Amino acid sequence: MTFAVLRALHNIIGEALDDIEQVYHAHGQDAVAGNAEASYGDSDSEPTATTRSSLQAATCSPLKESRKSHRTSGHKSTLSIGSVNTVSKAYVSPPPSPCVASYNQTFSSMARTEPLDFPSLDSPCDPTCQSEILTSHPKVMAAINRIISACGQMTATVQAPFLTICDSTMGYHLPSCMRIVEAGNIVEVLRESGVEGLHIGVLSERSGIEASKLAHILRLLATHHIFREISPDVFALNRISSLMDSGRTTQELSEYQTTGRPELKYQGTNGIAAFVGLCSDEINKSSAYMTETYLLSTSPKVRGATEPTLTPFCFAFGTARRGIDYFGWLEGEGASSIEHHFDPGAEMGIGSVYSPALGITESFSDAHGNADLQSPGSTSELLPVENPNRFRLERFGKAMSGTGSWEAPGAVFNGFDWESLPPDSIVVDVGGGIGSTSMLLASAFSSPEGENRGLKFIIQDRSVVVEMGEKAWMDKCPELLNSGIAVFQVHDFFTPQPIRNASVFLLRVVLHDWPDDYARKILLHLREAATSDTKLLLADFVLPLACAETMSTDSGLEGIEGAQGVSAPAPLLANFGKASANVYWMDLTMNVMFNSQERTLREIVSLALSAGWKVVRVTHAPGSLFGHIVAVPVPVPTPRQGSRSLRNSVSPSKSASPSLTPLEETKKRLGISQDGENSSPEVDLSRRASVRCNTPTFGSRMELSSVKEALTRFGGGVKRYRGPGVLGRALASSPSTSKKTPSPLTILPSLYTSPSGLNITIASPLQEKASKSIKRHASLANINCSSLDLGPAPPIPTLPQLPTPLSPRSGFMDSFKNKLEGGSGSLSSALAPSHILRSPIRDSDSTTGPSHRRSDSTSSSMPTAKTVTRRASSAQLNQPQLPMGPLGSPLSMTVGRRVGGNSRLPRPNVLRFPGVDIDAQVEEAPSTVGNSPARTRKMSSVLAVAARIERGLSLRRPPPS
Ligand SMILES: C[S@@+](CC[C@H](N)C(=O)[O-])C[C@H]1O[C@@H](n2cnc3c(N)ncnc32)[C@H](O)[C@@H]1O
Repeated sequence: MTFAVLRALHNIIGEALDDIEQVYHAHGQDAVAGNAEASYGDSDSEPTATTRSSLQAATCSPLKESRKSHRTSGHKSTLSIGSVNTVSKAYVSPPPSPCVASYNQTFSSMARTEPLDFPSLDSPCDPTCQSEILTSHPKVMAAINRIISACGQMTATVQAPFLTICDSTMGYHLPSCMRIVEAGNIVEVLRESGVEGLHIGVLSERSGIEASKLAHILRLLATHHIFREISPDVFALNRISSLMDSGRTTQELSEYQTTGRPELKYQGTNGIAAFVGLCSDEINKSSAYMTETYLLSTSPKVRGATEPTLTPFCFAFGTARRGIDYFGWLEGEGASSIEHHFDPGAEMGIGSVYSPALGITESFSDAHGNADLQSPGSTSELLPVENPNRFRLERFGKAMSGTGSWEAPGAVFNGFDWESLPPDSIVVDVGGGIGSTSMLLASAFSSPEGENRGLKFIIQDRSVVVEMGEKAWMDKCPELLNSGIAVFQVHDFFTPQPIRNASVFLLRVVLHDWPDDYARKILLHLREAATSDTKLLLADFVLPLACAETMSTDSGLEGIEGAQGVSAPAPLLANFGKASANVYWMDLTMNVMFNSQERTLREIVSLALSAGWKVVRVTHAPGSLFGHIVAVPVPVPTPRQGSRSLRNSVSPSKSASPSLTPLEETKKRLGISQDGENSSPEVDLSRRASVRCNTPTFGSRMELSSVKEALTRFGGGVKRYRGPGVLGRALASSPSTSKKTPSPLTILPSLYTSPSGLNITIASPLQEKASKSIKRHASLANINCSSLDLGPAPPIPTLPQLPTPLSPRSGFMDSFKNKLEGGSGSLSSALAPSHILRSPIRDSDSTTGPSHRRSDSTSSSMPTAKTVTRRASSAQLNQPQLPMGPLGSPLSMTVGRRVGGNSRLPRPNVLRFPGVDIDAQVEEAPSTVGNSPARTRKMSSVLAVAARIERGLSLRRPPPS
C-alpha cells in the first residue's frame, strides 16, 4: 500500500511537470514564431553577447522526449546547463542594480532559437524575465504546488523518521544562518564578485565574519539550495539567495554602517532583505520561547494570555515585566531605563551587546526567558539614545512592505457582489491603513464625474495612518478625495462606530492582529452600527485544516457558500501540505509576536457569530488561501446561547441583567460600557493594545496598489465603471510599459486548478498574428483554445457611424489596435482590461437604455445556466452615455447553457465551451471599425467572458423578454 501511495505521489509529480513543461513549451514556441510578447512584461532591446549565450546555455528543450526520459530514468536530468562561468553578471536584484541586463534584452533574441526553460536554480533570479514570470501562470503554480506537496509527503514517507525529527528540531540553524548572512551583507558581496563566486577567505575579509565559521554557515545554506558552493570553499549566489539582494553596493552598505544608519540598506527595496532580518531575528528568537510561555510558565495568566504584552516575544526579550509589547519595544518604550552599551567580555557574553554595525542593542535572556537582563544599573553606561530599536523598527516597516501583496490586490473585486450595491452606498474600510483596497474599489466602482458617482468610501484608521493615507491619495488620485467619493476618518475601532448607514464594513487583515476578545469588540461595534442591510466583509487568510473539511452540523459551516473549499487530490494532504506552509508560518508568527492568529473558517464563523454576524459566503482567488468572507447581521447571542468561542473566551457573568439586550450584555462582559468606553479591568490592556498597533503589520498594504495590476489579474469582477478617473487613466495610460512586476513576496493564486478544463473552439476570421496572441492570452487564462477558425468573414452590413471618441477607453483601444497592427507594446496588457465588463444598464440608470439588470448570482462556483448579455443598438450608440462593449465596441454577446446538440456550430462567431457545456455567441453588431480589428475586439471580449466563466464568476441572466 505504501508503494502504491509513493507511486501515486510520483505520478502527481510527473504529471505536474508535464503541465509546467507544456506551458513553457507553448510560450517558447510562440516566441520562436516571432511573437514573443511577454505576458506581463515587454522587451524591445537587444541582448549582450554574454547574456545571450548564458541564457541560451541555461535554456533547454522541454520537449516530450526529454519528459519521457525524465519519467523513465526517474531522476536524471537531460538538461545541459552551460558552464556558469559563461554567465554574465546579469544579476537583477530587487531593485535592479546598474549592472543589470534586463531580461527582455535577452529574451527577444534567445527565444527565437530556444524554447523557454524553467528558471535555473543555479542562476540569480531575474524577477522580470519571461521564464520567471511564467512561474506565476495559474497552471504552472498549480502544478508547482502539487510537486511541493507530493515531494514533501514523499520525503516524510521515505526518510528515516529520526532524520525528519532532526530536520525539524535542528532546523533552528537555518534562520540563524540566514540572519548572519543578511546582516553581514554576504549577498551583496557575492553579487559584486560575479558568477565565478568568491573564495571564503575574501568573503570573510569583506564581511568581517571569520572564514571557517562563514564557510560552515554557507555550506549549510548551500546544502539547502540557498547558495552554491561551486568549488571547494568558493561560494556563489543562486536563484534563491539572489532575492535577498538589496541592490546596494558594498561601499554604500559600509557607509550606512559607519554613519549609524544601517536601515538605509532597505530603503526603496522590495523588502525581502528586511523580511529575512526580521524573521530570523526577533521572530525566530520569540518562537523559541513558545514553550516557556504557553506551557512552562507557572502563571496561568501567562499560559492562557491573549494580551500582546504577554507573548513569547515579551519573554524572549524581557519586556513582559514592564508590560511592553512588541510595538512598544520597537518604538523604544522604556528606553530611558535601558542600557545601550554593554561589554560582553566583562559579563561572559551574558547581557546585551551593542552592535555599531547594526545600531541595535542585543539582549540575551536567560534560559527561561523570564529575566530582563537589560535592567538598569547592571552595566557601565546609560546612553541618551532616543530609540535603541530604531533599526529594527525601520526594518519592520520595510519587511511589511511586500507582505501586502500576499493577497493579489484585485481579489477583492470578486470577494463581494459590489454591483449589487445601489449608487451612493457607503463602504467603510475599518482599520483601512492608507486605503489601498478602497482605492482599488473606488477606481472601479466610482467616478468623480456625472450624477451617479457610484460607491462612497470612508477609510478609518489611527490619526498617523490617516495622515499618510491622505497624502498618498492626494498624490495618486486626488479627484477621488476632492470629489468626496472617498474620505479618511480618524477612528479607533475599539470605540463606537460613527457611521451608522454603511452598506459594507470592510476589515482587511485587521482581525488577525487581534486575539478573539479584541476582535469581538471590533465586530460588536460594527454590529451595533449596522442596519439590517449592512454587510460585513472580512479579508484575511483562512487557515485550512490539515484534513478534509467536513460540513457536519457542529462545524458551523452548513449553508455557507464556498465553505467546502478545495481539497488536494489524494493521496496528498488535503491542504496541500508543504505547499501551504506559508499561511501556517504566518499564523504562528502572529501568535508568538502578538498573541493573535490567523483563523480557520470555523473559527472565523464562530467569532463573527458571537458578535452578531452570520457568515454567508467565502471566496478565494483561485488557489489562494486569502479569503473574502461575507457576513450579515443577526441578533447578538447572549453568552448562554453564544458560540463556543464566546463562551470560552469571555468569562461568564454571575447573572445576566434582564434589563440589558444581548448586545448590551455582551458588551458589558467584554468591558465595553454603553457609551462605548471600555469599563472593565481590561481597559488598560485594551487601550494599550489599541494604541500599540500603529504600525501596519503583516499583510497590510504599505503603498497604494496598482489599479492596473489588480485589474489585469482580477478584472473579471469589475463590472461598473462610470467615467474617467483613476481607472480610466490606468487603462488609457501607456499600453505596456507601466506593468508593475509583482513583488517576489507576492503569493499569487497558487493552488489553481481549472474546474472544467475549458476548451474553446473559436470560429472567427482573424488575422493570424492576432489569433496567435489570443491563443496565448487564452492559455494564460488557462483556457485551452483548441482551434481558431480563420475562415472568411461574413459580410458586414452597412453601418452607422460610431461615436467618437468611442469611450474613455479609446486610448486603450488605440493601443490595442496598434498592437494588433504590429506596433510595439504588449497585446496581453492591452487585452487585460478586456476583462472589465462594463455594467449593462442599471434599473435606475435611465440614460443608459433598456434594463438588462442584474445578477441574481453571487456564486463563486462554476456557473450552471447563466447568460451574459450585452446589447447596444446603433441608435443608442449615438447617445452620449451609452453602455459600450468591453472595448467600446457595440456588440452583443450571449453565453448560455447549450441546449440539445451542437446545432449552432460551426457558424462563425459562435463559441463552444465543451467543458461546461456552454456556448458563447457573438452576434454581429454594427461597426465601422475595420473588419479584422473589430472582430478581434469581439474575440477578446469573448475571451474575457470565457475567463470569467472559467473563474466561476457570476454572470448575468438574460434580459426579461
Ligand atoms: C494590518 S494593518 C491593515 C491595514 C489595511 N486594512 C490594509 O489592508 O492594508 C492594520 C491596521 O489597523 C490599524 N489599527 C490598529 N489599531 C487600530 C485602532 N485601534 N483603530 C483603528 N485602526 C487601528 C493600523 O493602523 C493598521 O493600519
